[in-house]
Formats: sequence, structure tokens, C-alpha cells
Amino acid sequence: MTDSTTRALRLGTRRSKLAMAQSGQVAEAVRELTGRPVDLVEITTYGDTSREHLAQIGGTGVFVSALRDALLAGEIDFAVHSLKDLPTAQPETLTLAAIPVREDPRDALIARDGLRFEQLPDGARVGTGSPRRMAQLNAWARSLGRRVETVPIRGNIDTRIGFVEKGELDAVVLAAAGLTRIGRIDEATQLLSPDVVLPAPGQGALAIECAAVNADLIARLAELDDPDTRAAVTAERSLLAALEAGCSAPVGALADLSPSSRLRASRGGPKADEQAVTELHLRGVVGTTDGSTLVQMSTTGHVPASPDDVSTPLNMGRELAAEMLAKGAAGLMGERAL
Ligand SMILES: NCc1[nH]cc(CCC(=O)O)c1CC(=O)O
Repeated sequence: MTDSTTRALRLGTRRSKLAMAQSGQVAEAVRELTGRPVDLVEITTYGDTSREHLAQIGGTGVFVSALRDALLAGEIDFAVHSLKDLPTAQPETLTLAAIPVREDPRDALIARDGLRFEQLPDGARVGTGSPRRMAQLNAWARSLGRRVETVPIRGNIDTRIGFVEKGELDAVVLAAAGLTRIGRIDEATQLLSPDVVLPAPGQGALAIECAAVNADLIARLAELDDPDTRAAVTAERSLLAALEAGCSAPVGALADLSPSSRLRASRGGPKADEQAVTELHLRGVVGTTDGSTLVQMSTTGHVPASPDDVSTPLNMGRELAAEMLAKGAAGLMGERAL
């Protein structure tokens, strides 16, 4: 008989180097937290085997559905996803037990000869198939008075960097977090400022997911949750969800929490019943992939220092989306979000 409190926990993971790195890191944290062994169970997803472009096979969700099927079938106990790959609608049968502290959310440029984006020659070929990156890179090039040619590429991170190493492309753009996790962040020639390129909602964050029926494990894994990261990515994904409903243009979003939480005095006087309040700043962008039009807006709100309450981030995302749609985001139709 296997005791359900001491048997190994099964962590479902994709086989890619990035997925294995992410899962390995979380497996170690879960071992320390629970004192139980963690076995990695490799699962192949359609997104790993298909040679089609992501836009053709439906974009979001292709990497996660096989892992979710295994969770619901009870074949694995938990799964680790890149949060940015998760669809915004959370199924009731599955629970995000923890969103750990986020890595650097920025995009990174890897260019030949150590070049920065501003130093790329007119007409430089930049590898990315992401409409969000295309829109912002093309807009940035325009603001510098030149053009870049964005070239859709697929494959894992090593394959993508290979296009620059082999001289087939001048540069590629990848998530800094992915580069860090596979140990290649030193090869980035520039970290792209969110003032110029906003990352994908949730970029750099991981999500640890369980079947909703697995209440004991969910409660246990919640100790790996970082409330600040959860607040930030909740605002970003709320913005994405509301924009997805109103337009199909590519979306970038980033929320930061002010490092120093402020003290707000209550009516009882300056010292009485002071309450810590954190400032949440949310930025969003949608645009056309050619970079000719970008709608970029931001908002600031105060998040109460109650770890479980995400109503403020949710509302901030929805409200910023409504403002962006009113400012013309709704007109940026006819492009697939990815
Ligand atoms: N879409 C693939 C994907 N999903 C998560 C990451 C990187 C890690 C992260 O953003 O957390 C990447 C690669 C990339 O965009 O360069």
C-alpha cells in the first residue's frame, strides 16, 4: 500500500530544455517544501511535434492542453507552465496553486556582432513570429527612421539563436526569462526596455497547476506563491482577456509593484491603524504588426496588502482595456493575437 502523503509526487512536463529547466527548479522547491520525492513525467504536446506556425495551429494553449489532460486524468499531480502560454480563461476543473516569484519579464535581443537594436542597419532581418514583438519592433524601427524585416521563426530557444550564429538572421528576440532558465542570458546583446517593447502578459512567470479536486496538494503548494507576482500577472492577464473580447490585435502588458509600500493613515490620526498599501502600475499596448499604429496606455492603482485579494488588479486590467478600446484598440482588427 502506498501512503498518499509519502508517495512520490508526479510532475508532468514537456521535454524541451526550457520546460525541463522550469520543472526541475519547481520540483526541487516542492521536494524541500513537502519532504516528498518528485518524479518528472514527460508528456508530448501538439505544440512540440507540429511543424506548422503557431498562428495556424491556434496559438495559445497548444503547449498546455496535453498537460491539462494528464492532470484531469489523474496521471500527474501537478504541472508547471510558462504563465504566458496559458489561455486567460481558467477552467473550473483546474487550479493555479502557485505563481512563484517572477524572473525578468523583459524581451531580450540577441544580435550578431554584439549589436543593440539601435545599431542594426536599415533592412536588418530580425527573427520573431510573435505579432506583439513585430508590432513593437517595427514601431521602434520607424521611430529611428529605418525599417527592419521581421522573419517568422519557430523552434526551441537553441534553434532560434542558431539562426544568428549561422548568419541567416541579424538578430532574434526572445524572452529573457527563458534564456536565463537555460543558462544563455549572457548571450543577450540587449535587454529591451518595457518603455519600448512591452512583454507578453505573464512573461517570465511560472504557474503551478493542479486538478481542482486535489485540495490538500493545492493548499500545500500555495506556499510557493508570490502574492506580488500574482497581483501583477493578474492585472496583465485581465487586460489581455478584456482586449481579446474587444479586438484581436497583439497585446503587450506589464505591471510593476512599487518596491516601497506606502503607509496610509486611517481616519484615527497619523499613527493609528496605519495600513500598508502597494502601488501597482499597469502598462498595456496593442498595435498593428507593421508598427504603423500603437495604442499604448497605463494606469496606477493601490493594492491593499492582503495577499489573497486580486480584485483591484482584475479591475485595473478591465478598466485599462476599456480605455484602450475607446482610444482605438477596437479598430485594430483582423490580426491574430498570439
Ligand atoms: N512562447 C514560448 C515561450 N513561452 C515561455 C517562454 C519564455 C519564458 C517565459 O516567458 O516565461 C517562451 C520563449 C520565448 O518567448 O522566448
